Amino acid sequence: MQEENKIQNLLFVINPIAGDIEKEELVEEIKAICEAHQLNHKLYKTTGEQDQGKIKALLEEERFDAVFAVGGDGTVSLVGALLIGTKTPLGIIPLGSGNGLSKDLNIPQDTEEALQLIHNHVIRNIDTIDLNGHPSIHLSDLGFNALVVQRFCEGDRRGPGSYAWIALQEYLNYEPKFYRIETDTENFEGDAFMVTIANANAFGSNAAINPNGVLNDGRFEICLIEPFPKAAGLSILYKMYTDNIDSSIYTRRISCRRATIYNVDREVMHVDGEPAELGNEIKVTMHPKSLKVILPIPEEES
Ligand SMILES: Nc1ncnc2c1ncn2[C@@H]1O[C@H](COP(=O)(O)OP(=O)(O)OP(=O)(O)O)[C@@H](O)[C@H]1O
Repeated sequence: MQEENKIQNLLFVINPIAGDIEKEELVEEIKAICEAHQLNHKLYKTTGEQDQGKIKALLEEERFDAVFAVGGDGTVSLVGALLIGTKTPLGIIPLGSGNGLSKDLNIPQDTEEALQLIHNHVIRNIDTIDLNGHPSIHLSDLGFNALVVQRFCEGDRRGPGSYAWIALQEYLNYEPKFYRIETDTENFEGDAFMVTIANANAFGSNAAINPNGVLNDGRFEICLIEPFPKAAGLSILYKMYTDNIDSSIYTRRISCRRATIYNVDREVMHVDGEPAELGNEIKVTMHPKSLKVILPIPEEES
């Protein structure tokens, strides 16, 4: 590990249900790695009930040099929200259904490789976004995908198969909703199938809604999918999966530093994969380089 990034006292926040993956063995591996590298560590297992308050209390009780989120995007966002604006970096061991932010950060998806980040890493600053006081690190949206996320969270099955099945069922009857969007660069008014507020690039499914987004450029993108004939759905999806969404005539992107989204039809939304109710006027602001993250050492530096 590079000396300036030395971390000694770690907290691991482990979501036991994320991705429907058994984590007992992993807990043993974390303990073994920490022992081998003489790192102090604490484990906190989430319960799904008041986790944020309990983790906040742990962070106030003791100084941790880094906090690792072990789970999916929901767990990452839970931990990340508490670390924004602090000196404590966020580490990610991706073990959810989608793991979107970890993919955008080039964090290894292989658990053994990701575990090496505990003792071998660099620390970098990334931007975060604020939506009416709710922090967002990755992608938030209103419209079709938010509806699918809501149904997924209401259901008792996790994993990508379950998400895809719900999406297929909802797609057939989904009607675009009306939005008014004002930003510091351009405005939009009209119907949209979905409106994504993107700090990063791709959903956990690898569908790249914002392929050129940069996580530390001080800007975010509002990505719109405008109404399209049902038959065009597959082609839009294909373009998303091939990093080619801009070639679709049904998409539009606004790059900006602040925005207000008027959610006229009060459509559902999610913030970083967790359903959220933010009212019908959503103020979006950018917090440049406000979160420290633990990343693999780039090849040229290793
Ligand atoms: N012990 C628990 N029992 C039940 N639910 C839990 C528990 N701990 C956390 N949760 C719930 O898990 C959800 C977050 O899961 P997470 O996003 O980490 O994994 P995932 O949904 O499988 O993956 P991804 O978000 O990457 O698709 C939150 O809704 C949280 O309330």
